[in-house]
Amino acid sequence: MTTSQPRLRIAMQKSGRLSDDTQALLKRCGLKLNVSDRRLLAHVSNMPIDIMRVRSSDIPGLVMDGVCDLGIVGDNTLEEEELDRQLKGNKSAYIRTTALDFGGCRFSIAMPEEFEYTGLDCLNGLRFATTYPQLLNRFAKANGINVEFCLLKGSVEVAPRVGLADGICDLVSTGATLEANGLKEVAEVFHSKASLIQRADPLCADKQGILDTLLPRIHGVMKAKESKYIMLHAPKDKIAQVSALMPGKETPTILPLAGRDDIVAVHVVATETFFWETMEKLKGLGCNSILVMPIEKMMG
Ligand SMILES: Nc1ncnc2c1ncn2[C@@H]1O[C@H](COP(=O)(O)OP(=O)(O)OP(=O)(O)O)[C@@H](O)[C@H]1O
Ligand SMILES: O=P(O)(O)OC[C@H]1O[C@H](OP(=O)(O)OP(=O)(O)O)[C@H](O)[C@@H]1O
Ligand SMILES: [Mg+2]
Repeated sequence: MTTSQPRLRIAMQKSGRLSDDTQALLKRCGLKLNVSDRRLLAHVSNMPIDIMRVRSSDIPGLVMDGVCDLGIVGDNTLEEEELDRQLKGNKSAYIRTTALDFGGCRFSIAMPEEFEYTGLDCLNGLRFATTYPQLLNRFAKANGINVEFCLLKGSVEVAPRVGLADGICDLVSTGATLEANGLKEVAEVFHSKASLIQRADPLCADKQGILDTLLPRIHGVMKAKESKYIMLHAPKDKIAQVSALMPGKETPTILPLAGRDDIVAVHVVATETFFWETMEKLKGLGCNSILVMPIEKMMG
């Protein structure tokens, strides 16, 4: 009898704000995924990994309970579940393995536009509609104010207008939803991003091996996203000035150009933003054919 190799189980949001970015990240890590709307446990065909597609609010619990080995979830959802479990005396341990570069938003208190906000004290005793009462409660306690809650899982911004609450505490990114509902942001409670989390108890050797392959790929994808490959032709006698203008700490590669003694090719991987102003300065030094290219993958 043969025993099959254990498969690493990763929980991701089925549909919503994090699902496209999560799926794109996994695909860029080389995972061949067959995701269709109805398939809730998707098999990765080229690695021993299964992707469990669930509501994002279920992900922290699935990882904390050890049902899934890894999960990709917003820090707001994660900390809300952790605080809630701690309050109830339930298991709440996990490892935050990697802070990811998507899902950025803030969890903020917002009041009707006409409300005269003079500081946190003026919110004392008011009632707030929110999806994340524990996060708001922690913030209120830390700031010495008492607030009441009204729990809404979505469309939180409607609450003040229909008399459900005095204000709201919800996720904001562009601020368009607040504006469309006559609300203004008055205080940031929590800054959130997506994180890769891992169950707290050690993985078996096989699963740890899969994770050891996956993690450098995730870091490589993130690093590649923020890096650019820069190529240009520079006058040979200006190499020192050109090199000094290059963003990042990498030493440029200098290559000869066939049949030219006066010009060289300069190549560099830039991990910092390469501004138009820098390109203009390089042009001023006599450089030309300046190319800035995206990088797909990076390692080492
Ligand atoms: N406007 C936004 N901009 C950026 N990130 C956001 C925004 N709204 C939510 N997020 C992040 O995406 C996560 C998922 O939000 P989304 O609205 O898709 O799902 P949900 O309704 O909160 O949860 P569920 O998947 O359980 O139904 C949030 O927990 C937060 O971390
Ligand atoms: O600042 P903005 O860019 O306008 O984004 C903020 C909105 O996005 C989220 O809701 P979502 O659109 O995910 O709907 P939901 O309430 O159904 O989850 C959040 O709960 C806000 O309502
Ligand atoms: Mg939402």
